[in-house]
Amino acid sequence: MSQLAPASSASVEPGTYRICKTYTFEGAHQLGGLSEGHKCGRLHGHGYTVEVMLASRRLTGPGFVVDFAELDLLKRHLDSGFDHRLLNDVVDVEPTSENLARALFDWCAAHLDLPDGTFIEAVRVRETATSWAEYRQDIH
Ligand SMILES: Nc1nc2c(c(=O)[nH]1)N=C([C@H](O)[C@H](O)COP(=O)(O)OP(=O)(O)OP(=O)(O)O)CN2
Ligand SMILES: [Zn+2]
Repeated sequence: MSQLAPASSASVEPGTYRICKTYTFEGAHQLGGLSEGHKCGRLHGHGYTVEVMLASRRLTGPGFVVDFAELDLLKRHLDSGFDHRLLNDVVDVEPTSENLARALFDWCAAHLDLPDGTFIEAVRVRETATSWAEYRQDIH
């Protein structure tokens, strides 16, 4: 028998809206703490993709979690602080995807002006077409 919720709207629990905006930048890094000869210990670059994911149980304005344009602050931050830079000089931790995701999540939490009830669900950083890391706030 199907375990799906019944289609009747009267019995459906309220859901969550989620949005995602993607930005890109080019950056270089050199990772420490790796075994001798590890390729990522050498100075190299990536075309990074940053995805910021937001969620809310209600909508504002015409039906937005938040206007995507409100997230342009993050684009400006990436363009001015990360693009075409040596990321070892940009963050005070090893510039792994995980650490970049955490640093950008914290920056978003401190700087983005979000409507009440809207929260940053996660920031995901892609270094390559086949790998990503994200920092996701645990909601209890
Ligand atoms: N957990 C993590 N592992 C690795 C990270 C990271 O940030 N988090 N970073 C690197 C290097 O930056 C490396 O440049 C990227 O790794 P990798 O996916 O191995 O790169 P490739 O494109 O060469 O991988 P393919 O094997 O060709 O898919 C390493 N690890
Ligand atoms: Zn790398």
